[in-house]
Amino acid sequence: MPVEICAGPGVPIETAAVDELLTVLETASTLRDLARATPGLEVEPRLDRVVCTPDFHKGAGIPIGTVLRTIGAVVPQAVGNDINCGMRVEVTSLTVDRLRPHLDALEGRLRHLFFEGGRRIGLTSAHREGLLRFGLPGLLAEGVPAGADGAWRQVGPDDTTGTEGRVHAAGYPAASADAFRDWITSGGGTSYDSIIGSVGGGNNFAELQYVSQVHDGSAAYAWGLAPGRVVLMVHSGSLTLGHQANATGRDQARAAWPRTVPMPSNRILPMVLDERSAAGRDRYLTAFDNAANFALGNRFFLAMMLRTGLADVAGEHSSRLVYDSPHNLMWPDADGSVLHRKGATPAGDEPVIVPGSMGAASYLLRGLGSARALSSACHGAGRSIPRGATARGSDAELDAFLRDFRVVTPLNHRDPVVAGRRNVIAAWRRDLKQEAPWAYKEVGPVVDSLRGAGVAQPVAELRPLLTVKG
Ligand SMILES: Nc1nc2c(ncn2[C@@H]2O[C@H](COP(=O)(O)O)[C@@H](O)[C@H]2O)c(=O)[nH]1
Ligand SMILES: [Mn+2]
Repeated sequence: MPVEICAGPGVPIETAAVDELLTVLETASTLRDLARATPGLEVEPRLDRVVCTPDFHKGAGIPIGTVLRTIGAVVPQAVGNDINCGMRVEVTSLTVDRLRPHLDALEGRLRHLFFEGGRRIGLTSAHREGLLRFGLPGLLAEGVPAGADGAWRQVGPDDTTGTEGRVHAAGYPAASADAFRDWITSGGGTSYDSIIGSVGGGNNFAELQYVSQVHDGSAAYAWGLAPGRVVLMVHSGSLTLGHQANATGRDQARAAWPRTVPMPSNRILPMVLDERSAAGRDRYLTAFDNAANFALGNRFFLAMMLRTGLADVAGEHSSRLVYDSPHNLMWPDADGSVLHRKGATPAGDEPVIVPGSMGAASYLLRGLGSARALSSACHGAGRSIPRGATARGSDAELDAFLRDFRVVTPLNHRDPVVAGRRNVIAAWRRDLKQEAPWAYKEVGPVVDSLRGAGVAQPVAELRPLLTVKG
């Protein structure tokens, strides 16, 4: 089976990730066993093709940066728990020079909005159901709730109409949202939602950046990007809903597993597209679509929260969606093939978002639809140091980073009372080191790999101004 790793010089590839990939390939033999044990299949299930993107690194069973095309089977683990984790980018009418004097005030404002109950996103059951069943069009069809405050106040006409071509998919229609009935009815009438608008942990973020360099003038112009413009970048997924949907997938795969086939040692449980297991599989795929839709809504509201903070400190401005793109998702095709991307982003004729780290440049590129790369690009620079090993990073380096960059977390490390609590600060610094720039690969060679392989062409380079981390 063809396996391609797209990485040029200067992009480290861990042997642990390659070893993990080799165990993933054992799924080819699992599929052969399942085919033998499942009579009457119309298409023989198999692994068809694997592509690894330049941010390829070890995951928990399947490397991050893996694109896997199967025939006649879906593989829930090849998407992972954080279904439809993705990136949303907007360009504002503000310039970096206008915003800079307000950054101190903005830090406090964003901490309030993101972590101190300031987001105030009122939703009715109809909003929740509309979002889970139809994505952004379903949410917005319910309109802005009467008397809405908080993040809703930033929603304008440009958000509700004409976003076609500026989002990879605005929704993943689902026949029901029954798996999440508790969340849908959680607030009675209109209530401030406690989940939506959560940035999530780890490397999720909401970031303000500015355009530091333009590489492709005509694409940048078409996307509304110009040097000095302030940009919003949001990275988040489906939070607990994705975990719940993926657990349903694992349960359904186990329930359909033929008794004659041993459980695979790589613990990857594919679901063969047969008639007998269709009901269980549909239950999973419906919950999957619900979670994917939730993720779209979450990124939408996180962007509205950044807009709120900007409006509060820098005054009226406009903000326009450049692109929203998923990097943990599957694309079933009518021909029986299923494309799975785990930590890889679509790179057809569309914007490709490649964040670096909270202390390095991020890039916007234009996808070139490379068939060899399964029209896929990396969704970031990728980790170079595993999470657990980052605590060894030097304190001096962390201090230097904190002097040069702004990070907003639930804890205000500048508050003298907080700063005096040594255990709390030590834990906070340990967490932050996991996300420090030196924990990630250098983004320049990663972007060069995409360009060199004809996967995507750089359009603009963005520099971080302030990062919100959960
Ligand atoms: N601009 C920023 N980029 C960041 C930050 N933290 C991580 N990253 C990059 O994003 C991807 C996301 O990876 P995922 O596997 O969690 O989806 C990662 O590879 C980094 O390159 C940040 O705070 N700001
Ligand atoms: Mn992600």
